[in-house]
Amino acid sequence: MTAVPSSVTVSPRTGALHVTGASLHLQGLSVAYGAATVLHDVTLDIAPGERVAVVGASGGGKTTLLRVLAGLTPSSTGTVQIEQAARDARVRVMFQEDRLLPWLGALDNVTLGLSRPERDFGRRALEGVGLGHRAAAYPHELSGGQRQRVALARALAHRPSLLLLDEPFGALDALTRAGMHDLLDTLLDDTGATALLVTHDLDEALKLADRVLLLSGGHVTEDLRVPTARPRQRAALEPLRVHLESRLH
Ligand SMILES: Nc1ncnc2c1ncn2[C@@H]1O[C@H](COP(=O)(O)OP(=O)(O)OP(=O)(O)O)[C@@H](O)[C@H]1O
Repeated sequence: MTAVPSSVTVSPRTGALHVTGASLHLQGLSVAYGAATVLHDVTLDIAPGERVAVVGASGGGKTTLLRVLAGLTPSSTGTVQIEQAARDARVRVMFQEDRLLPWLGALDNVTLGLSRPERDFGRRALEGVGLGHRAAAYPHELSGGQRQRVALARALAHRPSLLLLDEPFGALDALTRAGMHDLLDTLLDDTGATALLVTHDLDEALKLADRVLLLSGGHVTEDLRVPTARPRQRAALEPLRVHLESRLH
């Protein structure tokens, strides 16, 4: 197990999930579906533990980028290097749909695929998302927000060094989504995972990320650092939001 650096303050519940985040190096990455090139010559470095949001108009290539990093879509040209500190480090993906198995309870969904010694990480992750008391509940007995919390716990229970999130809160109402932002903010701090978040929500990107990439027509047209410390107040982010908004339209 990766040791927890002494400088990191972690919650006793989720501290055991701490990992060294992966670093990513993309060089001249292009992806084509048949004759259509949807990512053009993307070159990008992401540091361990960094949180990067990817925003942009529909069809800009955001999900394609995420799928290449997840190993679900092959690149056409260029290289993708994911450097991980531990040999058994993992990449996990969380989608907009919870993708829970309806015939399994919350904890069984979270621990599915974990080895016996790793099961405890599942319990801690479920506690970390505030659902330790609903371990036996089936997905249909949980609200949409609770199901997404179980899906987040399932991703974190694998102690990923890289967490890929594809519009994970897109189907939730605004209030539930705001709660999920606070939760994810805390859990990413606790776990140290490098995170890439695809989102349509600029406020979400600016609240959670260290960097915001704007992907337009398959090109990275902005790579903005978010200078304010987290947790962030919406007002402080307004100039960045206005800037990104103007680049989106
Ligand atoms: N499997 C596929 N086969 C062919 N074309 C695809 C495939 N997946 C995506 N595309 C096309 O690639 C382009 C980029 O799609 P992608 O899903 O990466 O964009 P996106 O920025 O995530 O869009 P959205 O915000 O709408 O989810 C789109 O034109 C889409 O139609």
